[in-house]
Formats: sequence, C-alpha cells, structure tokens
Amino acid sequence: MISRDRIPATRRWVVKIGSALLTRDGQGLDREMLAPWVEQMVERRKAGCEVVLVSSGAVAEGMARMGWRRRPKTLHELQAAAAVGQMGLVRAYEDCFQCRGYHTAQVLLTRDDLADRPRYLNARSTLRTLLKLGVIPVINENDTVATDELRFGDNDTLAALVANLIEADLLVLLTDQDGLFDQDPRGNPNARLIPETWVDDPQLDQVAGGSVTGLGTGGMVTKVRAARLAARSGTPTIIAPGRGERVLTRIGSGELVGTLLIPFQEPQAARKQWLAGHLQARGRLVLDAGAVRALREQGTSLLAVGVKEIRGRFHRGEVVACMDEAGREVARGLVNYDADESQRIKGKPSSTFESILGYLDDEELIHRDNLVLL
Ligand SMILES: Nc1ncnc2c1ncn2[C@@H]1O[C@H](COP(=O)(O)OP(=O)(O)O)[C@@H](O)[C@H]1O
Ligand SMILES: N[C@@H](CCC(=O)OP(=O)(O)O)C(=O)O
Repeated sequence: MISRDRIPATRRWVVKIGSALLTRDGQGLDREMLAPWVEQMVERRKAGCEVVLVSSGAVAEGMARMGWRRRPKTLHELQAAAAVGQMGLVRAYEDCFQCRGYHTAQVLLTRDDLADRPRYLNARSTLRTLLKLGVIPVINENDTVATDELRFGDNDTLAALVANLIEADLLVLLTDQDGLFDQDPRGNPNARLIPETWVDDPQLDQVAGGSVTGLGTGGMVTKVRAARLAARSGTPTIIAPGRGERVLTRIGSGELVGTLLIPFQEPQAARKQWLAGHLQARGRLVLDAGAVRALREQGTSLLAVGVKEIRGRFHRGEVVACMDEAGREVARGLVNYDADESQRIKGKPSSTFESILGYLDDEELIHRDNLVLL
C-alpha cells in the first residue's frame, strides 16, 4: 500500500493543472502562477523523477486573445478558441521550461487516439522516448477535432489515461481547492478536508460534487473517477491545492498536502488497463446470469451460449461492453465476431457455429485474455 512516506521514492509523475486554477477567472493564463510550478517540476526532474504535464487552459486563453468576455456556446467557437489559446499555452510553458534548460513537446490527444490499439501503442512509445530524452511533454485534449463522441471532456480523465499509458508512479491533480472535502467547500464553511482515502470507498461518490466556476469541467466527480482509472495501473492520486506554497516540492517530500487516493487493487497488465480505460465500447452484449457468474467467479472466457442480446454495430477485434440483465456493466473485452455474426450465434454452443456461419473462427465470443472485469 502506498503511503506518503513512499512518495519521495516515486520516479514518474503525471501532473495535471486544471482550468479553474490556471486561468484568472477566465481572463486568460495566469503566467505568474506558471513559473513556480515549472520551477518545481524542473526540481523534480533534476532529482531523477520524470514529469509529464497535462495542462488545460486553451479555451480560456483563446477567449482572452480574441477579446471574448463570455465562454462561447457553440462547439465550433469553443474549438476555435482552443486552437487560438493552445498557441499561448505551449508558448508560455516552452518559454518557462526553456529558460531553465528543458525542452517541452506538445502532445494533443483525442479519446480515439487511446482507444485504437496501434495509436495507443504509438502514443506510449513517443511519450517514453520524450521522457528518455529529458523532454517535458505538455499534453492537452485535441479540442479542434474532438466532437462530443470523441471527447475525454475533462482533463482529469485524460491525465488518468496518460498515467495508465506510461505506468506513472503518481498522478497529481492540481486544482483550486485544498483537496477533496467531505462536501463542496464552496458555500459550506464546515466542509472538512479528507487527507487520505481508499480510492474505491463508495462514500466518495456522495461527497464529490461538480464544478461551479464555469471554468473547470467536472469538479471533484471527474477527479475521483480519474483516481479510480489511475488505480488500474497501481497509480495513486493526490488532489492538491495548486495555489499552495511550493506544493509539488512538498508533495515530493512526502508532506501531508491535499488528498491522497490510494489504489485498492494490484496493478493490471497494460493490455487489460487499456481495455478497462477504453471509454467508448462499440457495442453491448447482454449476458444471462450464468455467464455473469462464470466471468466473475471462474474467470472464464465469454461463450456465445451465455449471451442473450446483441446491441450496436461492431467489428471483430473491437471493444464491447458486457452487461448483466439489470443493465450494469460487468466486463469489457475485444470481441471475436462482428455484430451480425454475433447476432446469429448468440445463445448457441460453439459446436454449431460452423453450420450457422459456414466457418469457425474462435470458440469464444471473447477470450479471457482479452477480457477485463469491472
Ligand atoms: N467535495 C468537494 N471537495 C472539493 N471541491 C469540490 C467538492 N465537490 C465539488 N467541488 C468543486 O470542484 C471544483 C474543482 O473542480 P473544477 O472546477 O473542475 O476544477 P479544475 O479545472 O481544476 O479541474 C472546486 O472549485 C469545488 O467547488
Ligand atoms: N481542453 C480544455 C480543457 C478542458 C477542461 O476544462 O478540463 P479541466 O481542467 O479538467 O476542468 C482546454 O484546454 O481549455
């Protein structure tokens, strides 16, 4: 189990800086805040810890550059603002890191980049190479091309998936509060900071509220969800106050800063993490109770005989969600048959596939190696 005293030994961090923190009430980047964070990340780097930065702020900086006082309503205007603002964002980081002797690299990702296995593997190799070269990757969502179906939507999720991608030792979510409280501290003076918690504690779903500033997206809800995603690679998360004095340095020395969310499970193999973090399943399979039990209790492959319903359009090799009859997702995995073929073989034993389809590709609908329980 990770505890604060193990943090000084961590060697790979993902640091996420949120919009609520980085932008002065929506007035563009707070460049004065940037320098101390960069300073501290450079300190970490010099102490032998690799750092990947996930930074929001493109939309807010774009709005400031265009002289827009209100956040635009249409997706295209938001995308335009992000494209303008991203220039300012990377320039600010590049200037700040370069004068301290470090190069930065801009990496813009969409959900599809991480959902597609070859692109996921490419992103992983590029990030690893950049880290080996001593460069600081600065990641944001590729807002220009990300439509609603393609969006991570909030950078907490993006940061967690990046932590999975590079198997980070720590995910730091810097925000405008001192950490996670037992209720939203805005307007609740009695709210108490939670210094440490298991990430799977169901209570967290009650305490974490949304964002109220209109600048950030997601609030604590997406941070808790991100911490749970990060836990899949065994990565602990700290939600910490970005405006706190030398916050990254203090976290690095194991001081009690913010909220530590502790992973509850052994790290999953990278392939299973990728499957679990895959945000958009192409289709759904509804399983009968026997199949759900077999997956959960015996860790078997999924056979067509236990499948009652096929929903959505998908091809062999794509990710599908496995649901129980009450509509809860129990697993997801890479399916061995297209949707049309699955429709024809559902509820049937594999001995009949050849006569139904004219061929037998695989005996299982999803092989256990390609399946992850949720
Ligand atoms: N239990 C809670 N503890 C702390 N903050 C909370 C809680 N519930 C909701 N919040 C809200 O979450 C906000 C931070 O999230 P958000 O605005 O999305 O920022 P960021 O851009 O840093 O991701 C805080 O300003 C706070 O009002
Ligand atoms: N990609 C967007 C950031 C999305 C966003 O606001 O995320 P968050 O900082 O998690 O609330 C931008 O750069 O403006």
